[in-house]
Amino acid sequence: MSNVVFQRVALIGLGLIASSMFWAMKRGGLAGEVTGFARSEATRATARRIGLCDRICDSAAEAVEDADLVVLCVPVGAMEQVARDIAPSLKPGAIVTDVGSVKRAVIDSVAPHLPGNVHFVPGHPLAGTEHSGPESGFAELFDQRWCLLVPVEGTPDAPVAQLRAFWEGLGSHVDVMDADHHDLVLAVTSHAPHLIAYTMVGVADDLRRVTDSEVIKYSAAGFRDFTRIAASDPTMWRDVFLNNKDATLEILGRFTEELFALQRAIRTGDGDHLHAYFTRTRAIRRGIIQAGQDTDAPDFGRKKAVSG
Ligand SMILES: NC(=O)C1=CN([C@@H]2O[C@H](COP(=O)(O)OP(=O)(O)OC[C@H]3O[C@@H](n4cnc5c(N)ncnc54)[C@H](O)[C@@H]3O)[C@@H](O)[C@H]2O)C=CC1
Ligand SMILES: O=C(O)C(=O)Cc1ccc(O)cc1
Repeated sequence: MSNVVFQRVALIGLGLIASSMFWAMKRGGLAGEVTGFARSEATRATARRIGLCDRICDSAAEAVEDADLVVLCVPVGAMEQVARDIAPSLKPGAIVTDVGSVKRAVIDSVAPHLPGNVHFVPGHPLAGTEHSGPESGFAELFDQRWCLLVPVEGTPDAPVAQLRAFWEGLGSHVDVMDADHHDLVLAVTSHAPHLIAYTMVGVADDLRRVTDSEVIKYSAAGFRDFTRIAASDPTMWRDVFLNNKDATLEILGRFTEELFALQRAIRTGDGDHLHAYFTRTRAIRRGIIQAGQDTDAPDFGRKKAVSG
């Protein structure tokens, strides 16, 4: 029995996410033919060398011709230009989606350029690494991870269901969410944490002259995680913050208030405040693991297999 969900898929932007999608599509037999385009000649050459995509095209317009599914896999700030470039070449009835980390700004910048006879179903796989580029992808990236679909108003059910089946074929769990809610949730769970990691690594770097290499030499797991996250692609993360400004600022405002309260507790020796706070946060972590929502937890896969 064939697993093909889309006959022709076009990937625009050939980095971590697009390359992982390609290898996962191959693994699952989800697409007939996959075309690809990246802006730089060097990236296209690398893609051809490593066998990424069945055909690498020299323009985005050529890559999307006749495609049933078009996936925009570029930084959030580049989505609008790509939408302009591909709009005249889209096949009527095609589904256009994206994988951007922010949803409202992508919808507002992409949707106006697309013709009325295609379906725009924005998406966001909650899976990634600190690596980027066409050689960083791997087929298992999306396994047991969530992918959020954020259909625009008036989208019929069928294209959303087809895209859901596609992401499930790539290994993900799928949920549908409203764009503004998505952006707030991601500001809490991903965007603000990334900014905090960037800041902490920056602070450690400022201290370097005082401590020489001690920061690196003695870095414990917490700080090592910060350095991993802070090694993420600067263009991608610049675009995330510029395009999820309101939600990120809202969360950072709350974060700063709580940080000041903890700072005050340390200064005044208020151990009760610190203990109560850390007890509350420990319960949150334990709740995540008990609910089986920590996809790094070893028992998550088993639970899924049991529940089908
Ligand atoms: N890296 C991660 O962990 C995750 C990233 N995302 C989102 O996925 C998207 C892609 O991210 P990655 O694959 O990590 O990035 P990446 O940096 O690995 O790849 C991006 C690709 O887009 C190309 N590109 C940039 N501007 C372009 C343009 N104007 N036209 C055509 N190609 C262009 C780059 O040359 C590169 O090939 C971003 O929107 C990001 O927010 C979503 C989930 C996780
Ligand atoms: O590498 C990590 O820790 C990540 O958090 C990956 C990631 C980055 C951006 C996203 O929009 C989704 C996932």
